[in-house]
Amino acid sequence: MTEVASSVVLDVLGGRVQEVDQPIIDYIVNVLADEDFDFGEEGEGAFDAIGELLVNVGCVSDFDECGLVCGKLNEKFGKHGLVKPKPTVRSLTTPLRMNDGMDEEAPKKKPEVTDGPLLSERDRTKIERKKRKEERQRESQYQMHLAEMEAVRAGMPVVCVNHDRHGGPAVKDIHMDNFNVSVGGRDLIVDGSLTLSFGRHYGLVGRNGTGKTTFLRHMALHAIDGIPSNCQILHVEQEVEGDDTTALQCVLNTDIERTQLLEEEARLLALQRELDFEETTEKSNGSIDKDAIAQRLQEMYKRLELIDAGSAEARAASILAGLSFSPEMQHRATKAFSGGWRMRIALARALFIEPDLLLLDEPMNHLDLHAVLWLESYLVKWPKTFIVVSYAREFLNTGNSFELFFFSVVTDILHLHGQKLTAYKGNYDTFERTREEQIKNQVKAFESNERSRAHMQSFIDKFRYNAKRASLVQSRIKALERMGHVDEVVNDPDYKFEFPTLDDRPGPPIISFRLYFAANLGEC
Ligand SMILES: Nc1ncnc2c1ncn2[C@@H]1O[C@H](COP(=O)(O)OP(=O)(O)OP(=O)(O)O)[C@@H](O)[C@H]1O
Repeated sequence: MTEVASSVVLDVLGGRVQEVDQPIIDYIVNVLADEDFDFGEEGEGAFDAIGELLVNVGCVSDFDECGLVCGKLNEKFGKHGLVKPKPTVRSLTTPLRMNDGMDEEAPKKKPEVTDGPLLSERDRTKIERKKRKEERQRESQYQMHLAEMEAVRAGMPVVCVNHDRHGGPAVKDIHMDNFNVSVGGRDLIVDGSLTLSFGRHYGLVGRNGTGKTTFLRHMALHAIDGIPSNCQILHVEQEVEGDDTTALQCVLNTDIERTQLLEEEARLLALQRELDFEETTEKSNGSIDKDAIAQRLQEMYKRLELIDAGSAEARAASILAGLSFSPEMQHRATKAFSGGWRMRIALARALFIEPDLLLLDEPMNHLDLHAVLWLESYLVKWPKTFIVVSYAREFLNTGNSFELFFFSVVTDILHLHGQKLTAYKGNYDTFERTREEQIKNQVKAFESNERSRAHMQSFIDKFRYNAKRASLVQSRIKALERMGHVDEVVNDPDYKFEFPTLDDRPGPPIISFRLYFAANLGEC
């Protein structure tokens, strides 16, 4: 029946219907096709019900034309047997009092307590105290959450250089389905689904406090279903501990196999020297097999060659140099560095390890301009998957040097918004354009829905107590229920602007690279 009604409506309204939003057309069809709808003798029922709407949305040029169109709709609906025969009108035996049952006073809404000038000083102090208590509770729940996470982390295997992955990655794509992330009872991601494709570089964006860091932590702890247990995930979050180890050695120590082989080699060589000395002094200890030592050394040299141990030091030094460590600094003990520099060492270790999935949380916060540019060019060529949280749009758009002109640091954007995680292909500019388009469409749909709802509601309000229009009002109420709501667009700016202190950052202060980015964008 609705299909026939729809074709009649489209036929009668003609070409102008193309300009009208679909929900409005659906509404018109539903009203007219409703089994209780009363067209009246010559279509005046239709005129009352949808006349104003037809004029407002431009289906007809004025109310005169509207009358004709409604007459035609009545005629055509009749021809197709869509108009129900009218029931005979019966008079009520007794008069109906419209205010029956309405004598009781409607329950009064409790006035809300607000921060307005009506509050007494005592009330305001009470509210402030309550707020502070809630904040303290939130903070302690958060600290408990962090402690739980730390305990899980302590029980996990250390992420280190894995030479068995040289034949290709053990883990390719990562599929995470129907997962939730919460902190201290607060939901940050609800029913999330995400596939991380191997080799793609993701930029994670979202307003402050939406849960980006917490999401990265959950992934690093394998606390999300779908992450393979053999997937090495490294979240660069904490600075390295300061001790006597040099910065360079601290990076090299992440290659545990190499370190152990070198230590064993040193031990065996010392033993060999000792045996040679005993031989010359005729104090030979026959129980130690010199041949076995030589054979073990041979095996070890083969393995060291295979894992490219010879180039490890140069690779580690080059990463440290990229992050602005001079040769002298590379040989300085980690305990001699400030927190910011030890954070760079943690970053250098992560880059050296090359885990299956690298998670970087605002890495630029700890870097000077030289290091930022170096990191960009390094990440462009990163062979595996990474996710980086960053508020610097330049970083999420392109590499800066000429050779990298055509490549982006990130290939995809993950947007955390309203407890949902959405993936967009392309860099930040592409994401922004797509999102703008989506928002525009959503605003349009919202406004159109609101217009239609308001129109229906005003009709219902106007004729609610009009016995003659009871069936029309009923059909309008049903249509309103069927129509549903389109979510209002919430303005959600993704940027925060930080003015960092110049504490322990070396080289040009960070403020200069912000200006550099601004100059690049022409936003000065
Ligand atoms: N120090 C804290 N005390 C209490 N709650 C916190 C604290 N830090 C974070 N939270 C809670 O965890 C939620 C998620 O924080 P998270 O750091 O993961 O968000 P984010 O998107 O990474 O924020 P930002 O961009 O500011 O780093 C916050 O909205 C807040 O409710």
